Amino acid sequence: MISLRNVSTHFAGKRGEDGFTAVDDVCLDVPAGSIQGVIGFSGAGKSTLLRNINLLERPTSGQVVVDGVDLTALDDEGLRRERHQLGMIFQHFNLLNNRTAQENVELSLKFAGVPKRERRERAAEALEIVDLGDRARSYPAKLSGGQKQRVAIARALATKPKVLLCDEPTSALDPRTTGSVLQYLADINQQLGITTVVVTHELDVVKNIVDDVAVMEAGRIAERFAVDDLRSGAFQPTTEIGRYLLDADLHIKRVPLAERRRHVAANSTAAKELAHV
Ligand SMILES: Nc1ncnc2c1ncn2[C@@H]1O[C@H](COP(=O)(O)OP(=O)(O)OP(=O)(O)O)[C@@H](O)[C@H]1O
Repeated sequence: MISLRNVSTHFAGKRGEDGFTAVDDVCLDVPAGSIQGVIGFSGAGKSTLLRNINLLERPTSGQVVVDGVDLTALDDEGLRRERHQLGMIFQHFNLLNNRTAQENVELSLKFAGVPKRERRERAAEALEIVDLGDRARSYPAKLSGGQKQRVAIARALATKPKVLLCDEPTSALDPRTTGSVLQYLADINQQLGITTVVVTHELDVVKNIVDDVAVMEAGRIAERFAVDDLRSGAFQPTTEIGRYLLDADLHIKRVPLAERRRHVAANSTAAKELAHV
């Protein structure tokens, strides 16, 4: 579904200073319907890599192919259209404070070119998915952190994306709220089959919802493994953060990807209605 081919991102230095290579020749394939985690210490290049996927940060070189479309080869108009297939949520929610929850979601539909008459209903549907139908008229200041992130998830889902990109989605939330937001992300992945990439430095996020992990170090992917292989002992991490993950208590049960795909296929009518997949 997502294929990064030799992606590099170099930031030029200011007047005489050396530049910086934040992402260095990364190849990564993310299977359809899976949840890919990207972990690593601060400054490893995780956020830049995530922003490379929707070209919010255009790579200096390499290709980004999503669902068979090479985004790096598109012109501005083509990219604008394809971007609606890629929803994104951020650590600090990025909601407009002078708009209600409903209006925040409707705005993304407007940018996606959805006709005005459809926007209200689709925004309401998206808010229902995250159980915030009753807070549609609330302004962000009246919502908790978890509710704000759920509005942001609704905003990302409203355009019926194939991919959901999550940049530290729970870092600004307390542990209980983190659990609830992760549950929504896991449910949405399971119900709608949306391919998800989560950048995080929280091992709880990895333990709870991720299928595969890519560990980044200095702009490169230092190692990759399936969380199940880590659990079963079939994979022994060599990176510091990978070993740290191993020591953490992995006890949460996950429905295997193949079973989730069968579930999505069996519920394809509902899934099509919600995600147009
Ligand atoms: N626009 C930019 N211009 C110059 N350097 C940048 C830019 N964006 C990121 N960097 C640098 O690239 C490196 C990787 O940044 P990035 O935000 O991708 O790392 P990260 O792994 O997500 O870190 P964190 O966990 O702290 O968010 C950092 O050293 C950062 O300072």
